[in-house]
Amino acid sequence: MNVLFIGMGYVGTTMGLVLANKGHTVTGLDINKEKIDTLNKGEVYFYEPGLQEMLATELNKRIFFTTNAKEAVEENDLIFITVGTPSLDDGSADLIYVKEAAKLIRKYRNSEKVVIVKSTVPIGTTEKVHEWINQNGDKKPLVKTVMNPEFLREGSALDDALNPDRIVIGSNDVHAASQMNKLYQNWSCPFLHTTPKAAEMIKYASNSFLATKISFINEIAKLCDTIDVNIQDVSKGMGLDDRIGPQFLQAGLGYGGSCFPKDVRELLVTADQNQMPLEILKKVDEVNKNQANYFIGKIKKRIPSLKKKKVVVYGLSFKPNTDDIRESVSYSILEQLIEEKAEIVVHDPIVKLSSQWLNKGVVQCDDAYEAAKCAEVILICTDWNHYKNLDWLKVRNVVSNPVIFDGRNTLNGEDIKKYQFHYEGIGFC
Ligand SMILES: NC(=O)c1ccc[n+]([C@@H]2O[C@H](COP(=O)([O-])OP(=O)(O)OC[C@H]3O[C@@H](n4cnc5c(N)ncnc54)[C@H](O)[C@@H]3O)[C@@H](O)[C@H]2O)c1
Ligand SMILES: O=c1ccn([C@@H]2O[C@H](COP(=O)(O)OP(=O)(O)O[C@H]3O[C@H](CO)[C@@H](O)[C@H](O)[C@H]3O)[C@@H](O)[C@H]2O)c(=O)[nH]1
Repeated sequence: MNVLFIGMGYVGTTMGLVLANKGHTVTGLDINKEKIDTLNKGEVYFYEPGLQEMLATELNKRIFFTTNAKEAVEENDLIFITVGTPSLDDGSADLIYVKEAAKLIRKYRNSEKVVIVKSTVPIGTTEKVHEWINQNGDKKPLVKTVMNPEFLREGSALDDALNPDRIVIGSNDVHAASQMNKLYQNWSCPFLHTTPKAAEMIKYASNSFLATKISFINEIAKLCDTIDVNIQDVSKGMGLDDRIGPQFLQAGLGYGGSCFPKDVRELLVTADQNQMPLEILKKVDEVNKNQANYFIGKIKKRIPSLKKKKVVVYGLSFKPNTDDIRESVSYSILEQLIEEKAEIVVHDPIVKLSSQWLNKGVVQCDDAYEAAKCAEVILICTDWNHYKNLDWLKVRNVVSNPVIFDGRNTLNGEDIKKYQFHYEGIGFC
């Protein structure tokens, strides 16, 4: 089938490549010419394992990138909208990019098309997209709309897209739904057919539930800290219950990224607008926001003043195996360390600090051992395997003060203590 993706970000690029890999002919459209030029050179402009290799096999065979909206819309019958839906100041999702994408389709549509909203959008938006495109009385063919939420995670996007737990198709139109079945015929996971509104809600409720698991375990971890119980044993013991499951019970600095924080906020706004406030979810958000403060508080219990102390921060991305720093907790920690007047050195296997942070006196080192030289405290903020695999004896030999605060419970505390480090995670010492 001929498929267009409007928005070549993390989702558009990944899903575009995956559909091309499954034999469809895919066009990737973006307003950002630099991104399109880079993709056309065969380079994925963000870091996501496996995508670069897949692009090398599909480029100019089954996937094409362009900034020409007219041609792209005219030549494709299935059109995915994969633009961003970031938070506005009041927490609601900004639909400006979705509206712009709808405008392009309205302007250039020349045949009956199926428009698939894959961006995470507030409940009721897909119906609005239908109206925005079809409303103008220009006698052009009507489009059908479908809501098809995306559940991939950054860092494992390709694997998630190829092997999803489920495919949700929200449509009130039989023809559109059957086109979606055809598009995804090579996938063997469960398919759920439902209404567009339910599909939108499934996405928000899923992310909010996972965020709830994280804030819940973080609260239990804080209690464990005070009563000397190891949270990792607790998570393991809980996760062995099939009804609970082991995933998303890793205590730490809380959730960041481009999805959980903004999607929790949007659902809270929708709930308030409908006079049905979600009390648990409010607390989930609040607990998450406080997690960085809790971590700094733990450090300050041991080192009351960080002024002029060399603090090494390991990890900038919001999670491992991605270069995405949107709402990364590492940056909240950096802000607090700057306020404390610490001398900050950071390391990340992939992410480069922007000049904004360098101008504030934060130093970046490309080598984790070099960064650790003369450190008075090391903070692990992202659980990259790189840090698990460091030679910690070598690190021990270069630091001034052997103290590690592990904000992601990345290391094995018992092993680390053998090297005479003072080591604290979140929810165990
Ligand atoms: N990132 C994820 O892991 C993930 C997973 C599931 C769902 N989602 C959801 O998918 C959506 C996209 O997320 P993302 O992280 O890929 O976003 P992103 O910010 O990485 O990419 C969005 C792209 O859309 C482009 N764009 C904006 N307006 C455009 C227009 N009018 N025409 C063409 N291109 C346009 C931008 O230039 C950008 O390249 C969001 O709603 C997000 O919540 C994201
Ligand atoms: O046990 C855990 C699991 C995750 N996290 C943190 O939670 C955040 C989000 O992690 P993850 O969910 O793995 O990454 P995302 O790429 O943000 O993926 C989420 O958001 C996407 C966008 O909506 C959805 O598609 C995915 O299903 C959903 O998992 C990160 O900061 C993690 O460090 C924890 O603190 N503890």
